[in-house]
Amino acid sequence: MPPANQYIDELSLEQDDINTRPPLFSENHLKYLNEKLAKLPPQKILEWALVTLPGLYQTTAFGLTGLVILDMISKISQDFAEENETLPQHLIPLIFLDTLYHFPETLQLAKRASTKYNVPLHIFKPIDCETVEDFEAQHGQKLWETDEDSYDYLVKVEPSRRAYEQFNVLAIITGRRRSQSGERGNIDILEIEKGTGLLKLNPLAHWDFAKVRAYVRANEVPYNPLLDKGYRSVGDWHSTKPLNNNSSNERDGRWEGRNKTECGLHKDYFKMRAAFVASKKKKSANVVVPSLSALSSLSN
Ligand SMILES: Nc1ncnc2c1ncn2[C@@H]1O[C@H](COP(=O)(O)OS(=O)(=O)O)[C@@H](OP(=O)(O)O)[C@H]1O
Repeated sequence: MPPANQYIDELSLEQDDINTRPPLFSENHLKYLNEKLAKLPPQKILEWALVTLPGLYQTTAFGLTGLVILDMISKISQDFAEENETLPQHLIPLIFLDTLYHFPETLQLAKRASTKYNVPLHIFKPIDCETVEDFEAQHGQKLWETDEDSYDYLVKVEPSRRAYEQFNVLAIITGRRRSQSGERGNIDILEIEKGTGLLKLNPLAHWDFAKVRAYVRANEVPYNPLLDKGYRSVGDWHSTKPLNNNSSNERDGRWEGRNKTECGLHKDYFKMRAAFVASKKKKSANVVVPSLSALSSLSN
């Protein structure tokens, strides 16, 4: 693996690093599928996905919705094992993007949940970074404040694409729901990502927070202890707050006071990459290269 900056330069500035594929379903076929899927409970949607979609992974930040999905898949996997009198094996592996800025509670939950459900957990960090110190040495401090687009690209977008390439992921399950509103207000159960052809399955798209929480309680699903402290949607510690009394939406605690509702993972990949590339070019243009005469005066 080349050094991080070289890797990012090569991937992002020079090459088209993403395998783009023609969409697996035509627009009309997708519409038909979504109409059919909308009539099914999430467990049946997941069973359909398991028999239909190749290269299927669950991407999760261990939010409440993702945990419900994890529990449902675990129960499907157990039923399958019982029918075949074999040892249960969780059928869909997890991908978790460790931004390096998660709350410790989230990292502990990732361990706790993947152990409880005995599910393979693939963790991806920003390229060539094991720790926050590595990341800040390469990209500076508080990048989320100084260059939000580059931050989103480096901690979420690039690692996700690296994961999809490594495992030949063709379809992902996400925990997005319509009731989270904003850009999610109208999401379908099955989506095809523009340009890349990646399939995104949102099995709980039609559930609201109360329904998700009721499932968690009824099925004793492990969850983030921050929820009991007033948090609802949990992302990076630097841009997540508990809800206050005026909150009308469960995601109000994310990026408080800023005109931002998404971390970039579910935005147009090519636009995200273009923004990152533009910012990188701008930064390198701003680097003052000492003139030859200045250098020679230094050596005198
Ligand atoms: N870090 C990380 N790793 C893997 N997958 C992730 C990550 N962040 C977001 N997601 C996926 O996006 C779903 C919605 O997450 P959020 O509501 O937290 O929003 S955001 O994506 O951070 O903007 C989220 O749903 P959950 O499974 O409920 O966490 C995931 O499917």
